[in-house]
Amino acid sequence: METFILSLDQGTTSSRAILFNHDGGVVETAQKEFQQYFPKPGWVEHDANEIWTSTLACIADVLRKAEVEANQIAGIGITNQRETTVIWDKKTGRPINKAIVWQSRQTQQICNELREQGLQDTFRNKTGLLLDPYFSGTKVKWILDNVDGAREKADKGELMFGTIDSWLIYKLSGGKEHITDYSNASRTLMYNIYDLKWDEELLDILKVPKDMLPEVKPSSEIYGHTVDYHFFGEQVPIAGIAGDQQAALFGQACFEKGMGKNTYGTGGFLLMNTGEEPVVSEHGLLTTLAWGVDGKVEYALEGSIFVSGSAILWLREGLRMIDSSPQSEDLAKKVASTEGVYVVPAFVGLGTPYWDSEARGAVFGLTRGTSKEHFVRATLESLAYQTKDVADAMVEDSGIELKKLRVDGGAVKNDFLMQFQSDMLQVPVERPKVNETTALGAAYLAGLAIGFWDNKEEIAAQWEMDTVFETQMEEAKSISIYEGWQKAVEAARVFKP
Ligand SMILES: Nc1ncnc2c1ncn2[C@@H]1O[C@H](COP(=O)(O)OP(=O)(O)O)[C@@H](O)[C@H]1O
Ligand SMILES: O=P(O)(O)OC[C@H](O)CO
Repeated sequence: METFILSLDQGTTSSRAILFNHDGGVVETAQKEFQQYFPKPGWVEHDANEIWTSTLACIADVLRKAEVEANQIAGIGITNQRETTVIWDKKTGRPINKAIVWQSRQTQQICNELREQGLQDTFRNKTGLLLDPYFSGTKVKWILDNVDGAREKADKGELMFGTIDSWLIYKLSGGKEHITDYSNASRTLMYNIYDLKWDEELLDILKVPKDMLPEVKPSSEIYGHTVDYHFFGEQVPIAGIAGDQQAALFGQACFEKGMGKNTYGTGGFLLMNTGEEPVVSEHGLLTTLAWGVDGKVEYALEGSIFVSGSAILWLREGLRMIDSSPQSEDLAKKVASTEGVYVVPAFVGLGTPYWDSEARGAVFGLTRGTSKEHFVRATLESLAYQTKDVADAMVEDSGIELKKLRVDGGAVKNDFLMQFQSDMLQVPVERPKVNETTALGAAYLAGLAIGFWDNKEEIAAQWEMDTVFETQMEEAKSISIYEGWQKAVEAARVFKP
């Protein structure tokens, strides 16, 4: 009987279930989009129950489409949108509020207050992160402070906090497991990435009771099993967990110090493996835990871009300029340039290297001759400029020269974007055969724990190239186009609504 690894990839806009075979190939996928809630400007929320039910539906769908029985699943890997915060009632297992999504700015005020108290360095020195609404800690505080009765319940030990991995495992295990892994814990602003512990001082500042936090585990081990009524009668080992960006780093087989990848999903995330040594950034990069595997933890440097593929979604859903995301490529290719138009998609502020949570989106360089094609092209180009901002910071901080960039995520199907990216960075951009690298990373983590794959060397040998985009633009031209972007960002940041 052939067996498979099931990877559950719970992203910002959709839940996915993907079956992988022993060659690391995708056997079948299932995907369900779910509702995004924008209750106030800058706020983004999800319904945690819908995240769970859409995940369950994907499991059923992928098994049915692949004609695979539940007992052919050797293990499950979980990977997830990180930082997004769920708090649920211990007794009922019901969330007490909407999940606050990583993109949400609703804890801006809390961050400002903590900064005014001079606590930026306290958080940064222990967590490798910044006092920005992006991370979970202030989201937990917000829910405890703002949801009726939440604080009292938390103090009585009646609530549980989790990022999406914890929430899904809690549900899949029938409420038995309350766990997370190093990579997810390192995004909460409450976890000390040097001591590998929930940090008492930070918990105290945020007034978060420690007993509502999940137990932090390595990223690859058998944590528990699915409860049979949620998995067609089978108790399948849940054996891998990683936040989606770290999972993609693993799925791209970036196992050696200095290897990195960039993902173009809802947001954009460039991560570089820095090995067992954490590197502290001077250019707004985050120091984060990559994973805990083989009895040791490894660190990564990360540049986070809040709006990447979601700018294309905005063209489709918000502006209705395009009918589908791939159409953006056709339109962009119809014009030779944007003729000086720049779109700065700072819809929820700017992440690395600016960390300006009050900045908002802007468009520059419009003329009477500006067409939809120019506008769409400028939006696509913004994904590449933001990546260059981050890549330059990474080179400065790590001292490692960028020789090429491995890419993945929804928007890498766009050949125009990939070519423009290579032109901006002036290095080759490598797109792998398996674009589902996030899911693959979680599958590898689970597979290693149960002996489906023997070691990282076996995994690294499975990485295969689809296309290399070699630089075509002259360096001088690339520099001058990029300088226009830098001016546009500067100008956008001046305007504070
Ligand atoms: N051909 C394309 N060109 C540009 N962007 C695309 C294309 N296809 C998908 N996208 C964008 O990729 C994003 C989805 O990527 P995905 O990796 O699935 O995201 P997530 O995991 O964050 O939900 C969407 O925002 C979508 O607009
Ligand atoms: O849903 P994605 O793929 O855009 O990833 C979201 C990140 O994990 C946020 O930190």
